Amino acid sequence: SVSVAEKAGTIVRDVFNSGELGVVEKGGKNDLQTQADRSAQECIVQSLSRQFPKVTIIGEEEPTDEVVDESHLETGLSEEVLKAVCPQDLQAVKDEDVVVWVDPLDGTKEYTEGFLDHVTVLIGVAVNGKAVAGVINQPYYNYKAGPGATLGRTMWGIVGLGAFGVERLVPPADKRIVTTTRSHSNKLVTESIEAMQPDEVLRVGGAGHKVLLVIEGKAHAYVFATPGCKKWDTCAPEAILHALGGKLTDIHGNALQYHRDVKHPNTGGVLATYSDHDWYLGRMPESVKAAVKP
Ligand SMILES: Nc1ncnc2c1ncn2[C@@H]1O[C@H](COP(=O)(O)O)[C@@H](OP(=O)(O)O)[C@H]1O
Ligand SMILES: [Mg+2]
Ligand SMILES: [Mg+2]
Ligand SMILES: [Mg+2]
Repeated sequence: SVSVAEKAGTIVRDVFNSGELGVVEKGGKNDLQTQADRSAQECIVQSLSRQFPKVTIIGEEEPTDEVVDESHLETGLSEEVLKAVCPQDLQAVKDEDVVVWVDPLDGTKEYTEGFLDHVTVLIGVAVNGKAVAGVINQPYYNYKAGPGATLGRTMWGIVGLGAFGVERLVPPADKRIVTTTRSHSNKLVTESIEAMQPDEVLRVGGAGHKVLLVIEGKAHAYVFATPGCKKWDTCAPEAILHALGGKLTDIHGNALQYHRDVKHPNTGGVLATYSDHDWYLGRMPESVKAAVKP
């Protein structure tokens, strides 16, 4: 999944450079799909399913009936990952017990508007309904740093092993910074954010991007108290956050489930923090909790 996510990230950049985004409205102007979503999904689902035919793979986008572009496939394996030792409790897992949740492009709305660093490719691995491993590729990491900088990065982690390609940084202690959606806000989102009495609110795109802000200390919490986010948005980021000691739950404090037959929406919303998780849960207004049921 690490090498596959990297390949998908190059596809995301290639489509943007081609200038032909091929935007389709799936469910209104805020629920878009581009050629990059379609091609990156093809890359990930085809590459993984050919190598691991017994694994269940669930992607955000509907499969198209187009002929598979073989140049989109990745069969290489990451040396860095192969060197790691799988945690004891995952060594006996069978292919049939694995569910992979794929978000080929998280932050599509922002991608079409040029907020390129909000975009990530997410591949989450679940076993027995739990997010146990994740890969995040951020294709436009460093794109504002000038032509000399290396563009893009890949982060991965396994619960019980740790995370690589990303480092936990501590946020400022003298203020509270909360991050939430930029393009899918509503009254519940606004009310819950206000209840957290933030000094600063970062309204940015992408679930993967927002969890990265929490991991890297740019925000104390990611608060999204409404349905809308799906399992493929949270599986990979949750696994990496958990591998680093953070916490991602719904807004009631329940763990998210990732079984193959689970309903796709995270109907109970999303709360991700590094510390003081219970404090955020406690400040969640009763009216919001009543409206956002798991
Ligand atoms: N009301 C809604 N309808 C459809 N998708 C939503 C949604 N609210 C959130 N999402 C999805 O959740 C992800 C994170 O949302 P946001 O960037 O607003 O925080 C995005 O994933 P995609 O970009 O992969 O579709 C977005 O589409
Ligand atoms: Mg989408
Ligand atoms: Mg998404
Ligand atoms: Mg997506």
